[in-house]
Amino acid sequence: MHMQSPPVNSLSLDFLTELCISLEKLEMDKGCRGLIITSVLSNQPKVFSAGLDILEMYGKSPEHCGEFWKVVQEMWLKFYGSNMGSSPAGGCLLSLTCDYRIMADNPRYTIGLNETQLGIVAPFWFKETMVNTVGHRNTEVALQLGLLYKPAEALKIGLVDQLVPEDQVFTVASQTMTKWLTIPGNVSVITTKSTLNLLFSFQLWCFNLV
Ligand SMILES: CCCCC/C=C\C/C=C\C=C\CC(=O)SCCNC(=O)CCNC(=O)[C@H](O)C(C)(C)COP(=O)(O)OP(=O)(O)OC[C@H]1O[C@@H](n2cnc3c(N)ncnc32)[C@H](O)[C@@H]1OP(=O)(O)O
Repeated sequence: MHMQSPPVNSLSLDFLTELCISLEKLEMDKGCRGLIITSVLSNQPKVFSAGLDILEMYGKSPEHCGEFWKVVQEMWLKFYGSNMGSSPAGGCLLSLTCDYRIMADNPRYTIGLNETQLGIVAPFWFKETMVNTVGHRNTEVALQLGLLYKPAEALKIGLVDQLVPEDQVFTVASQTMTKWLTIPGNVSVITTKSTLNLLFSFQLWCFNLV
């Protein structure tokens, strides 16, 4: 899936709605077993996603805000696999929801949950998704300081799984996907994934988020 919503793939209500509809269609397609999501913006350096569209969170009606927040949560529940450039805040969440993250090795790109730098708080389920990926201590430091990591730093703490030269991102993503798809049977993979997320799913249920 190629994201192309200039200038920076910010996650607006319209963009997220379209994304969720596309994901739902893929989920229902029995022939689809994996998804690589990437940005095809023409800007250089490339942005994966600038995160939530800031304009959606300012001066809007409570109904609009409710609708927006609901679709943010839907997006978070659905993702699979990704490759990317810059991914601040919601862009980082988008990639954290994936099973494997491949980042272009360009020090001009950054990834992280930088909410505190913006004077806002990363919701608890952003935080939990980060803890599940990089552990509690790394999350504590990252979230309190609102850190945006360069590729080498992100790899070091496990925020991304692999760095590759910029022109090879999609090729490596395709090779990685091929490897993941050699695991036989959707059921065992889905069940394993659900088991890994069991505690988190329970927490979300307690907070009435699913
Ligand atoms: C509705 C109820 C909500 C309740 C919410 C409650 C709690 C939620 C709490 C927190 C949740 C936070 C999650 C988020 O995702 S907040 C968004 C955080 N995003 C950022 O901090 C990214 C900011 N952007 C950047 O760092 C750079 O733009 C970027 C590195 C992505 C790209 O840099 P580049 O130099 O290429 O481009 P720019 O010139 O900076 O930008 C071009 C253009 O795009 C506009 N823009 C950038 N980011 C956003 C954005 N997130 N939303 C909307 N628009 C964005 C930027 O303003 C420029 O526009 P223009 O000036 O050309 O018109």
